[in-house]
Amino acid sequence: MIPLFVDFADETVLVFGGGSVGARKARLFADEARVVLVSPTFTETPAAVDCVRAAPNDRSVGAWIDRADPALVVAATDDAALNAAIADAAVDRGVLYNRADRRGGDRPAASVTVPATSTDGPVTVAVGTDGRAPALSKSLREEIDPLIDDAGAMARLIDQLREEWADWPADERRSALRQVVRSDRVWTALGAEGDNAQRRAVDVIESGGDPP
Ligand SMILES: C[C@@]1(CC(=O)O)c2cc3[nH]c(cc4nc(cc5[nH]c(cc(n2)[C@H]1CCC(=O)O)[C@@](C)(CC(=O)O)[C@@H]5CCC(=O)O)C(CC(=O)O)=C4CCC(=O)O)c(CCC(=O)O)c3CC(=O)O
Ligand SMILES: NC(=O)C1=CN([C@@H]2O[C@H](COP(=O)(O)OP(=O)(O)OC[C@H]3O[C@@H](n4cnc5c(N)ncnc54)[C@H](O)[C@@H]3O)[C@@H](O)[C@H]2O)C=CC1
Repeated sequence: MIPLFVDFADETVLVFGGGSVGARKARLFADEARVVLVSPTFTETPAAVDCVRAAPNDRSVGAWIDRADPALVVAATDDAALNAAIADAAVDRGVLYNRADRRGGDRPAASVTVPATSTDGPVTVAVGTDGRAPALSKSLREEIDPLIDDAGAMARLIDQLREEWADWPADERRSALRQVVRSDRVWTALGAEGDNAQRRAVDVIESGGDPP
């Protein structure tokens, strides 16, 4: 399994199945994509999700995909035969799909799994187990959540410094950026209100790194 990051901004994700699993996936993708959730019943109707009450069958799912023109189709109904037909229709159209009712093992590249995801600003950590132990993915994700507090602010700081130091010799810039991401003083400044992390980063570099 090779994780890749996909930008779904301005794309559509089409989810079949309005139970708790379909709703969870719909909420996740609605953070950036337009999401259409199709189901005869809904356990919840998440905000920012276009919920359509309908019960497509294996012969009509293709037409739903054609109409929505999605970048990803999620099959999360409680009907395994229908989920299989949704997957086939997605493959026929060259569209990625996610089947919520399948475990790990061999799968075509068009079949993707949804990892447990921890985010802080632009920083994303994804955990997967090749579909073998999703409860483990979830509990590792819960442990990672607090570990990446302030990582989003660090990513934004590094982004600024890369620009500011763009005309430095590449090896000096690389080494300075490495020192900044490893500096306890900079991490502390990021977490402290009123402290200036950028000033702190420059101090760290000018003084040759954190004290040992
Ligand atoms: C293959 C995959 C396909 C996919 O959905 O993409 C899949 C498949 C299945 N999950 C099942 C069960 C559970 N799934 C969870 C939780 C999550 N499942 C997620 C992903 C994935 N689940 C993909 C693999 C990811 C990986 O590689 O690890 C997470 C990470 C992401 C998300 O869904 O958002 C999300 C945590 C989100 C978070 O909190 O961060 C829990 C825990 C709980 O509910 O507390 C349970 C109950 C415990 C158990 O049963 O193990 C079942 C059996 C269903 C049944 O019994 O009918 C199947 C089907 C099967 O295995 O046959
Ligand atoms: N990937 C994961 O994390 C997990 C996956 N699962 C699997 O995912 C499936 C769904 O789980 P839950 O949401 O808990 O089930 P659920 O039974 O609560 O929801 C199923 C939904 O599918 C809808 N549905 C039925 N026929 C449909 C049709 N023709 N078109 C569109 N929607 C239709 C139902 O109205 C219902 O809203 C289960 O079959 C289970 O195998 C279950 C738990 C976790």
